[in-house]
Amino acid sequence: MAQPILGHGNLQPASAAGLASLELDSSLDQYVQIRIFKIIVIGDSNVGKTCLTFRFCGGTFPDKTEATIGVDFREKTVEIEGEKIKVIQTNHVFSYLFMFRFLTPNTGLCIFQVQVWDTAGQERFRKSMVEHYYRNVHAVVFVYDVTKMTSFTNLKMWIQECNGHAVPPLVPKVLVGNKCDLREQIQVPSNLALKFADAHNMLLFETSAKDPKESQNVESIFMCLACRLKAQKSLLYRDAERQQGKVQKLEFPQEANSKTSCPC
Ligand SMILES: Nc1nc2c(ncn2[C@@H]2O[C@H](COP(=O)(O)OP(=O)(O)OP(=O)(O)O)[C@@H](O)[C@H]2O)c(=O)[nH]1
Repeated sequence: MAQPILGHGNLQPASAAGLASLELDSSLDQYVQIRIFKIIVIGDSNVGKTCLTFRFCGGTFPDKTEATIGVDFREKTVEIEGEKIKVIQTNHVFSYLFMFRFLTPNTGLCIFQVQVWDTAGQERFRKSMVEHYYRNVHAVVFVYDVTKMTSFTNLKMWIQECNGHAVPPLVPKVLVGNKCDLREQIQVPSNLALKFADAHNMLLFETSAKDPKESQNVESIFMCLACRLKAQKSLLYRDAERQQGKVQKLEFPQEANSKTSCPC
């Protein structure tokens, strides 16, 4: 029932300067390189940001959620075009410390991490954290509740805030209308949301974190972003090769039968 992709997204890569990378200064260096991509999930309180990220990383709908505060950390590995991508969901300020758990020496694998930052929508939690959330962001997921028009009209404010924190315009952004399972209560028509998404150069996903039948669509949101970020990474590696005049050890050949292909 819910439509996974309705709009035409921003397909341009973000600037190289916007990408954070960590290169290990040790014997692991020849085997492992970690590139961290930070995705933030923003929108009004109660629209379902936590549930969406929980559905994606945990594969289920949480029985009980409380207003987001404190540490929230989940992980999942996905495979795109033959490359393993470690997806980490956390809202914790020290999340960078956790990534050292994922080093896999002697594998020759590049671990490509996408962090999903689930911001606390409630004003009193946000104020102190807001600068931190927007810093070094590589992709943004804007969420509204399809049963609550104010959460949709407030998107303008969220976009303004995002722009106000100097998130580069070329950073990929997607729009997610959540709670599509509440069919009788829908207040935000798809065509209105699509118009808005197009006007802001975003893809639109309408989905439900609650309905298990929609889990594929929830997955598509994050896989789509992971794909785009991965494409940026490939571009960067190719640029680096040209500059250095040598083949990068971390360039991966495309596998003929990838387990997961790009959903975009
Ligand atoms: N029916 C329905 N309810 C949902 C869905 N997603 C979330 N909810 C409910 O909406 C409420 C808020 O969900 P959260 O995920 O905590 O919302 P949030 O946006 O993270 O809220 P804050 O942490 O306050 O910013 C909870 O009661 C969820 O059970 C959905 O897809 N369908």
